[in-house]
Formats: sequence, structure tokens, C-alpha cells
Amino acid sequence: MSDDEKAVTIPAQADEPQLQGGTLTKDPAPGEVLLKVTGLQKHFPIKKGLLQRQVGAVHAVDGLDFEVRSGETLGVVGESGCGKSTMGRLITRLLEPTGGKIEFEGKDITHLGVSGMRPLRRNVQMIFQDPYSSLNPRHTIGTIVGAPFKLQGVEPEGGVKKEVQRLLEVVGLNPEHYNRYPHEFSGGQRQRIGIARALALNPKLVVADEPVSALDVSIQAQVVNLLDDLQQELGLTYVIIAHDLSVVRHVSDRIAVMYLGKIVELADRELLYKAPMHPYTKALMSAVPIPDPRRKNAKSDRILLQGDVPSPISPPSGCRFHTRCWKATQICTTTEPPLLQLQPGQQVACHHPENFADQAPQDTVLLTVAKEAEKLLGETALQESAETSAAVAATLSEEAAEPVSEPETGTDEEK
Ligand SMILES: Nc1ncnc2c1ncn2[C@@H]1O[C@H](COP(=O)(O)OP(=O)(O)OP(=O)(O)O)[C@@H](O)[C@H]1O
Repeated sequence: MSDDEKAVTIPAQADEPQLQGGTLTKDPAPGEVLLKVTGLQKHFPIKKGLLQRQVGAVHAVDGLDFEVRSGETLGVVGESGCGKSTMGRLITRLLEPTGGKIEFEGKDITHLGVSGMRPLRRNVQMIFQDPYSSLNPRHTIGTIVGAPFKLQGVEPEGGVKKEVQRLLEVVGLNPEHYNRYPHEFSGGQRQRIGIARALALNPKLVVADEPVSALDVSIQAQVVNLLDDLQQELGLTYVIIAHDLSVVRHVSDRIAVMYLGKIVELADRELLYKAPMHPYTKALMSAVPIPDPRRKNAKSDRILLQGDVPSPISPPSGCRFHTRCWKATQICTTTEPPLLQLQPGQQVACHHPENFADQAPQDTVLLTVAKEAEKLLGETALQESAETSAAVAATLSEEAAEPVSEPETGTDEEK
């Protein structure tokens, strides 16, 4: 009876103040902003020659604005190289940002040094992609999972060994395996060890960077479900990074879609799946297999994108997706679309969004690259794309028939 409870309760290190160093003392209520990121940038310098002169920079993360609310899971998706891992390492402060601001529970942590970060380290933890390389092969599981206590100088109730064994049980491992080494475990089990280590200090925010992509598909769901269960039971807040939507699909409350260092769409999961607005999101979603036997004969509407992701050293002007987008017009090459809330719960950075009225209806001439990209699109996808935008435009113009209003800025007061 009490075994279940025992298996899921991590005692807060409550006897001592939650944080020394004057950070916070009180847990945020569910839904309150836990992490706030404004204009976040990371440019990796490219140096050349004997004198190591800087000749350019990789714009890995180039101006991100988002919030993570207490108790939620924010999924972050995007193709390889779009800056997801860099973003994860910036918000956990494993990397120093080039610009912008990171606030954790209202406190500016953007440039905190090692000692300033120490109290925060226990509140923000990271789970890494590769469970093979992220665990020291020469240390026992007990030492690995117990390391955070040593690093933070925390003595859990009942001692480190007892607490580590309890943590192993929480993540579904045998506590008797305390003295074993990482190579004695499978990939899935190793990832569980990584999760136990991340949970040791009872963190508030866990950033999981591709937590299952190195695992066998059959094991992936188990680890994702474990993360989900732990969140319910421990009230954790997650940022889960993945390269496709299938991993984050079921566990995320909101999803941020990244492309070349920028967020192009940030929306509630339901809205994103029902009606994605950024053409790039639509393309990513079309690549997710739908495990529905009734649809097994359905015609594939997979959207193939033309070309590769451009180099983050010199990203395209205007909208960075314009070189691969089937809707790109002149304005897309010159003007960067801001991330706007087009409807409650859905922010999009696009001049010609899907499932919404056109933001630049005067600009109708497709670029040559867009015409090329169009050729790679299935007819149904193309038709649907035109129809949904036209339908929303029609609804909006009907609604706005009386007072003239701008769709993207709420008109509540006027109505
Ligand atoms: N330390 C570094 N020095 C220079 N460039 C870097 C460094 N780390 C990352 N980059 C570059 O920054 C860009 C973003 O990399 P990042 O690893 O954040 O992308 P990602 O979306 O997580 O990709 P992946 O899924 O392949 O890890 C890439 O072009 C990458 O080559």
C-alpha cells in the first residue's frame, strides 16, 4: 500500500532553505511562469589563421522569445542543426548566451557565474541524448546517481545510499543494482539512470535533450511514459527537445517549432496538430507517420521540402524559411515576419500562414524558389493549403464586415 507512494515521493530537501544565495523560497503555482526567455542569442565565433581572428559566426540561436510555465511540458522540435540543443544548453546555463535574457522564477540568470548558478543548479537539470556517453563508465550507478548530492553538499534524509536506491526504484530500476556499472545496463536502463540522476535534487525544471532518440523504438515509448508519469507525480516542468513531432506529440502541452535558430511557431498542442499555421510546421507534421489502421491506404500527403537547411553562418534574409517555402513572395525575402499571436494559444512568424488569413495579401507573386518548392508538394496538400487560408480569410472578413479591424491584434475592446 505505501509502496506506491514510496516509489514516487522524492522528499524535498526541506529542512534547509530551498535555495541559499537569495533566489527563491516558494514553489511557483501550476501555470505560473517558471522560465522566461527574451531575445535569446548564441553566436559561435568562427576563427581562422594564426592569430585566430574572428571571420564570422554560426548563428545557432538567433533571438528566441518564449516562456515555460510551471507544471507544463514544452516540446521543442526542428531539423538537425536548427539550434535546439544550443537552446537547451543556454536555458540550463551550460552555455553563455551572446545576447538576450533568461529569467528563472523572475530572477535574471543570464550571466550568472559558477557560484551564482550553484543554488540554481538543483532547480534546473538536464537529461542528455546519449545514455552511453553521458554516464561515466568507471563509476558505479550509485556514485553516478548520488553525485548531485556531493556536488551540492546536500545530505538527504537517511543518507545518500538509501536515497539513491529509492531514486532507482522511482525510475523503475532494481535498487540492488546500486554497485553495478553502466555497461551492465541496456540503453533504456541507462537513460533511466540519467533520469534518476536528474531527479536527485528534486528540480523544478528538467530539460531533456532528445531523451529517446538514441534508443530502440520499442523502448522509446517506455521512457517517454516514465517521464510523463514522473511529471504527474512530482509536479515537474519539462522542456523536451526532439527532432520530430512524433516523440513530443503525446507529452507536450505546447510545442515550439524551430527553424535555423528561430521559433517559427509556438502553439498549444491541440491547435498545432489541428491547424498548423507555419508552412514549415505543416511540412514537419506531414512527415509524422499516423498509426491508424483505418488510414493505411490513405494517399500519402507528405510534404517534401526542397534543398537542405541553409547554413546558419549566413542565414537567408527576411523569413529564413523562404528558400524552401512554397508560398514565398517578395516580402518574405526582405522582411522578417515577427512571431505574432494570430489566435489565442498560437503564435506564428509567417507572412502567408496556413489555416489563417494572409498577413501580406497584397504580395501575391510567388518567387521562383517557391514555384520549384510547389512542384514537390502533393496536389492535395497544395489545394488544402490554398483552401484553408482562403476559408479563414473569408470568415474573418465576414466577422470584420462592420468595424474595420486588424486580425492579428485582438479587437475585444472594440466589440
Ligand atoms: N560549440 C559549437 N561551436 C560552433 N558551432 C556550434 C557549436 N555547437 C553547435 N554549433 C552549431 O550550431 C548550430 C546549431 O546546433 P545545435 O546542436 O544546437 O542544433 P540541433 O538542432 O540541436 O541539432 P542536432 O539535433 O543535430 O543536435 C549547428 O550549425 C551547429 O553546427
